[in-house]
Amino acid sequence: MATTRLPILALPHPMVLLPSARATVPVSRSLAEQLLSLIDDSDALPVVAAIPTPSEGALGEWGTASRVLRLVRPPTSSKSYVVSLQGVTRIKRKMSGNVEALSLEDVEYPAPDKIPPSKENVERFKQAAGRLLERLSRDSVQVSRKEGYAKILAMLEEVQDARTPWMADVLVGTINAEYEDRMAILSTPDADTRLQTATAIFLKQASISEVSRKIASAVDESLSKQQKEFFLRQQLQAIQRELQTLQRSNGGETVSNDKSSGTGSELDDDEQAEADDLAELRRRIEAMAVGSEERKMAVREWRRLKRIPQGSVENGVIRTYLEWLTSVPWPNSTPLSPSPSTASLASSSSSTSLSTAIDLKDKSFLANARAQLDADHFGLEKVKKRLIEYLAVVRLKEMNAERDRSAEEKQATEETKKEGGKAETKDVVLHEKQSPKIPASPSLPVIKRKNPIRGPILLFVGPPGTGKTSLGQSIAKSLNRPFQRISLGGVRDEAEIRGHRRTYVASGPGLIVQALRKAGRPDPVVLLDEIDKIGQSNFHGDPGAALLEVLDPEQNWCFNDHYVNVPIDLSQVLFICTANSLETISTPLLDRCELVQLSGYTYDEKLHIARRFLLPKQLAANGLEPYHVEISEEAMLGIATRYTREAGVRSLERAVGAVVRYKAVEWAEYLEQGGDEKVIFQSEPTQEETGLPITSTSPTYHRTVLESDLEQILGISRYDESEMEREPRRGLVYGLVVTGSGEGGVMPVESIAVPGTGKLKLTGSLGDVIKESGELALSWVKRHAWELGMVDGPMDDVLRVGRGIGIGDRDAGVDVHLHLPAGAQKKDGPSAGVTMTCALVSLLTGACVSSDIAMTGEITLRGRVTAVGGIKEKVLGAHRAHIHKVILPYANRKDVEHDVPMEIRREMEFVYARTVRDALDAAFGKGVLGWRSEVPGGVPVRHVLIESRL
Ligand SMILES: Nc1ncnc2c1ncn2[C@@H]1O[C@H](COP(=O)(O)OP(=O)(O)OP(=O)(O)O)[C@@H](O)[C@H]1O
Repeated sequence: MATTRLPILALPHPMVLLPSARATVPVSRSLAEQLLSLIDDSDALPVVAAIPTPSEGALGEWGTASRVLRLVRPPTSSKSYVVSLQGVTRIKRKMSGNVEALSLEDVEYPAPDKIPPSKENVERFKQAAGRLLERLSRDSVQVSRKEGYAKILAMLEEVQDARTPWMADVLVGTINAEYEDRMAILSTPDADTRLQTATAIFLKQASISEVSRKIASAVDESLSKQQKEFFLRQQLQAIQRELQTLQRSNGGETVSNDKSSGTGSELDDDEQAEADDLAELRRRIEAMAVGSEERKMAVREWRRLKRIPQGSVENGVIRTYLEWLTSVPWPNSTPLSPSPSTASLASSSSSTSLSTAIDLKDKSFLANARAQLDADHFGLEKVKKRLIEYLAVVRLKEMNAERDRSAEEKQATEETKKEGGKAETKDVVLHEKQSPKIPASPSLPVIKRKNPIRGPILLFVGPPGTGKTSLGQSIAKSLNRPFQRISLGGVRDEAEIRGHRRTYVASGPGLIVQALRKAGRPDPVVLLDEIDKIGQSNFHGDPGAALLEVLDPEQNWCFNDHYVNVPIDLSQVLFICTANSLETISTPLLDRCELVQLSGYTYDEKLHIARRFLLPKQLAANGLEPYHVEISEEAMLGIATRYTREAGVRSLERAVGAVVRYKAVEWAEYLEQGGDEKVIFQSEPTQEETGLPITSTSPTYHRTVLESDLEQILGISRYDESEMEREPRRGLVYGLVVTGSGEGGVMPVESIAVPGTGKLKLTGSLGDVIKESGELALSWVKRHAWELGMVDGPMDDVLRVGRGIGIGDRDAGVDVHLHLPAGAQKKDGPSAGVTMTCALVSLLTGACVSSDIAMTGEITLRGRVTAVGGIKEKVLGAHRAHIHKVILPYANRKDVEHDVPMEIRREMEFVYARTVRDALDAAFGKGVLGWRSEVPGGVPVRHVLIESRL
């Protein structure tokens, strides 16, 4: 075995350079410099021992003596170099272990293969190699590779037997064998053994290649199956579409007729429905305005839909999106013409098409609107007057918009005529083969911001059941627009208004888009119900802020729903808001609205509403005719006064409904027992009327509900008891309040004196402001105790030396406890000042205030009574509670005269107080309290003694 010294060059793992093969090895800059000096020092191409590394940094035993052909510095990186090596012959290191790069080391050349390999081994080798090369050539995708393998195959057939060990080296280097296999070949100098090893490697590679081919073809097959199915479905749909068109042109014969004739199968229904849906979707996209944002988006999504296989999740997501996108009534879209498959959808859109919205020639619009409002609502004269103004404004704007539109259309037609019809409007293409670009034609409709055709945003404020929602419906009817109601009560998440982004699982559009879709027109009347109950800003966003965008005419012509993600023009929508109270509505939101106050009804109005609207409605709802039930005047008043206590008429409607249902049962029983339906037309005298027992055994039915029947039908009345409880007592005075729901009522203020040291205790869930009113009242009373004759000296403290308080002796001292019942309800506001003062005066003087007197008013320390809010509600509430006299601040006089109905004003006494003394005199009666008068000389004289009315 010959020995020589060669510089050692470690090959990076897993590189192996076999004799007769070439390799390009990356080297570091310092190694490259050493190689360069090596090249400089030698006359011919220098030879190095290229040694593979079984693991990082560890040199192996076997290697290849290789010529250094080239050393190159690649242009992209100045740091790394590459060296090209040509393998010459295998070598074996004499030493083991690691050495420094390019250090010289003794290596051995194994003896050359003298004996030609055995015939049998050569034959086997050639066969295995041939088969492998054939397979590789067949499976290769790249043509150059295919050709390369074919050339080696040709060489293999011609190679002499003695050269086959060399051929084994070449082939193992070519077929990208594994590291271990290449090392096995490198470390086998013996020709026969090398051929056998190579044969084994080729067989292994052939089977690996076979398996991977099978896997690849299996994957291929499943993919092509899906594609095949997709294309077949597309073809099927196209055929079905063609068939439908053909059948329609042949006289309205439809596909469903085909099925009935027996050629179709039930199992085809799904596919048919699927095809119909897609055709419908496509039709709707085509109806969208050319060049519009929504159409561009729809076309983009449609193309994506066609690429994605049916049945996949993504397909469903895109379909749902497209269905939403195309069902939004876009202002510029052409209304869909009816199609046999979607009759219902088409009919709804055609019946509500913009062109039929309002007949502009209709001169009696306002008269009709007035008639509509009167037909739906009783009373509410001021509200109706305001609504007529509102409707007139909306109507004028509509007329202007229509005029502008026809002028524009006329101009456009003239321009088109001038151009001689050169420019043609082209549709956006949905076919895959056509170009996706929309041609920029001058005659394409340009999408402009329309003039908003609406008046100010109305905000109906009032207690529940006063007709806010039904007024909104009447407005929609008057304008002949669809009506949609969005309930905002409890909406906490901004996304409920604006929708969820499409990335969100189960995302969908917000309430505004849903309402538009249901309305089917871009200009519905949308009632935003209960905006005072909308959630405040939280970590889900600020729903109120989203509403601001909806209601702001400057922003809402390009409202952005997160799901739809195309600007929607809401400027044609008429928004009307309702609320029970204004306290929780944010100022910016209030700023955008015009308030219309609804304050509740008087008993008289309620009786009219019940008779004219509620009773007929309930009769119809319960399957009875008007002649089946009659409710007497007294009975109706009894229902309104004793069974309900509310500002609106909702409970009244429920109670009337209960009476009607009761009568419905009686009527049904009467008919079952063989009663004659016609008998109730004849006014037969009843047993009570004749005073005689009824002799006939035939069943009877009384259609009139009397007051005496109410207890049997509705149970014991709910409000009698509390009336009984109201009695004049020392320290008890009735105040007027407005509840959170906007309803007015009466609230007692109770006070008692308990042993103590002159402190004031306030209870009943009171807020800071009402507590301060209590303190103000006590301070005022203490300051004026001497004038009221409660103490003997001007500087005496009434809670320490007051006379007649009724507990302890005169020097003991007391605490005063003021309580406002219904302790669970929060109360606040300054309007209880007068009531609390009266209660304290009553407590400390012993004089009582009559229980049919109620009062409201804020007081100042100087003893002035200042104006408060909610006068109409409070007065109506007092009237419902059978209060006969109300004491109000003088400054609220105008509210009574403007807002309180005449019949209430006639039934009640109103006293307007400028000062606390006025209020006290009105509450206790003139001369009841013992006011001291100033006398010349400064000596006060007490000339009226305390007296109680009891
Ligand atoms: N003036 C009226 N004339 C005839 N019916 C009325 C009148 N006011 C209210 N109603 C009837 O009372 C019922 C309740 O009215 P509606 O639902 O409009 O109340 P609302 O003010 O919207 O209450 P909420 O604040 O609770 O939403 C409806 O059936 C309505 O027709």
